[in-house]
Amino acid sequence: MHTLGRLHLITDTRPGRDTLTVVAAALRAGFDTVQVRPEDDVTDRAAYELTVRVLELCRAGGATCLVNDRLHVALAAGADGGHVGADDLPVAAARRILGPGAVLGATARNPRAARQAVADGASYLGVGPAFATTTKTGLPDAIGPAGVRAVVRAVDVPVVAIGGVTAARAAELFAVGAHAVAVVSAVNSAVDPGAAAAEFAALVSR
Ligand SMILES: Cc1ncc(COP(=O)(O)OP(=O)(O)O)c(N)n1
Ligand SMILES: Cc1nc(C(=O)O)sc1CCOP(=O)(O)O
Ligand SMILES: [Mg+2]
Repeated sequence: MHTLGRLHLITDTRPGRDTLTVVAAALRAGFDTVQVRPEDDVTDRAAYELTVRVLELCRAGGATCLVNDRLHVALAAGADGGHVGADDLPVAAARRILGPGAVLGATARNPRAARQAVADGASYLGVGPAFATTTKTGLPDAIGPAGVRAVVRAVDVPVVAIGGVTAARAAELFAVGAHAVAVVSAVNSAVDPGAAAAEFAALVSR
């Protein structure tokens, strides 16, 4: 039985980003999960090579390594699991590919979708956007802490709140029952990613 971490760093692989340096700093500060999320135009080869390097950092730091969308990359690299959403493989198919012991996250934006994803084999749910974000386009309106709480109440798997999460706002999400938060810009775009990550770590170490 895998115990899911409470602080998920999602990689930022846009040009000009020093992805691995940020991952290392976040892990040192106390992040316990890294989701490798290559941009869509990144080749499988590059996604695999990035995952292998992130996985090395995660193993050294005792953290969980997940791969977004590309489950074959997760399997090939030996990562702990993957995350799928509405445009990816269906949750049940993802579970068949990853096997029964893997961590499998699924995006769910409301209680009905959440219950279905769990029935299909998700071991955690990514729920959002909690707040407005510019990191991903095409998202629906923010669901806020109340929307996160509605999903928390509907399922018995960990809920990972995502979207516009900052250290200042994370406490609101934990307060409504989110098990974890997942962040891109709050750490990757910070002037000092290690210091930004430490602000999150302080919230969960109390
Ligand atoms: C923890 C977490 N929650 C939600 C998502 C979003 O997944 P998806 O809807 O498939 O969108 P992309 O990230 O693939 O663009 C996530 N990655 N992680
Ligand atoms: C990748 C992603 N998925 C979301 C969802 O709601 O499904 S929000 C999001 C981007 C999160 O980035 P940031 O922490 O910079 O807001
Ligand atoms: Mg996806």
